[in-house]
Amino acid sequence: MHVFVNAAASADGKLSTRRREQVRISGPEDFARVDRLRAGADAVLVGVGTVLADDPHLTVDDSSLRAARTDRDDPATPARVVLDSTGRTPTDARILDNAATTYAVVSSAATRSRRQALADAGAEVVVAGDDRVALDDAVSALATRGIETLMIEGGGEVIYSFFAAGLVDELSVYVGSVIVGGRDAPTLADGDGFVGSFPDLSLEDVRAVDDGVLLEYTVTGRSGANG
Ligand SMILES: NC(=O)C1=CN([C@@H]2O[C@H](COP(=O)(O)OP(=O)(O)OC[C@H]3O[C@@H](n4cnc5c(N)ncnc54)[C@H](O)[C@@H]3O)[C@@H](O)[C@H]2O)C=CC1
Ligand SMILES: Nc1nc(O)c(N)c(N[C@@H]2O[C@H](COP(=O)(O)O)[C@@H](O)[C@H]2O)n1
Repeated sequence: MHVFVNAAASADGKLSTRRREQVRISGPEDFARVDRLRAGADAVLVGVGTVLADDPHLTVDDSSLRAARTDRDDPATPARVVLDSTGRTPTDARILDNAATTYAVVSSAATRSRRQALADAGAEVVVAGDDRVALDDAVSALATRGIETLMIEGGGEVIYSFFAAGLVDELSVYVGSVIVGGRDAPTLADGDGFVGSFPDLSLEDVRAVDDGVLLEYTVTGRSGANG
């Protein structure tokens, strides 16, 4: 499976505020680019932290992009995936509407009643892992459902986990011209953080977009802190 991460960060590396309230970092050109990225994916994935904070829809908005997908016999908008170990996704979340298939990937820690509630709300529930969603198992389960290209939109905990599992092939970061600050505000990669060995990136492109900068990387492997 090809896995790529896209996110928008402030100039100080934050994805949102310390209150975890969504910040509009991207401008119109970048949001159009994100729409094109979504249109090129079989599924768009977020963590339940993003669902609880932003209630995203995660669909392709541009009608010509949707038409191009249906012309090649793909659904108009990619599948949506939420990593949700205990099944906290609200049953009225926008990702559970009928605009696209939605996979709620839970762990064995999710109660039977939460799994049923998500299924009743329209999700296909997938179980991967014991206490927390196990990413290798989740990715395998998605692959068996025909997902070959997976876009990760966030947030910081989930992006870190995908890097930690060595599952990311490409990263694009839009760096907006704003400072958000806050030691507890989410960053591009939160989690426990890397020590001693870090994912290595190869910078493939840099360009101005809106009033910010788009950085595009491929992931080349892992290396030690001092080379
Ligand atoms: N600027 C941007 O491009 C974006 C910003 N955001 C922001 O990020 C914030 C949400 O990010 P986070 O709080 O970090 O939450 P998150 O969206 O990364 O979700 C984390 C949660 O996912 C669940 N999870 C299940 N399995 C997991 C695994 N294997 N690894 C990691 N998490 C797993 C856990 O419940 C965990 O608490 C919001 O404030 C949102 O606005 C989110 C997406 C994009
Ligand atoms: N690319 C990007 N730029 C920003 O400035 C953002 N705040 C985000 N946030 C992400 O976009 C999701 C919203 O998706 P919908 O428009 O509802 O489909 C939100 O949940 C974050 O994942 N992204």
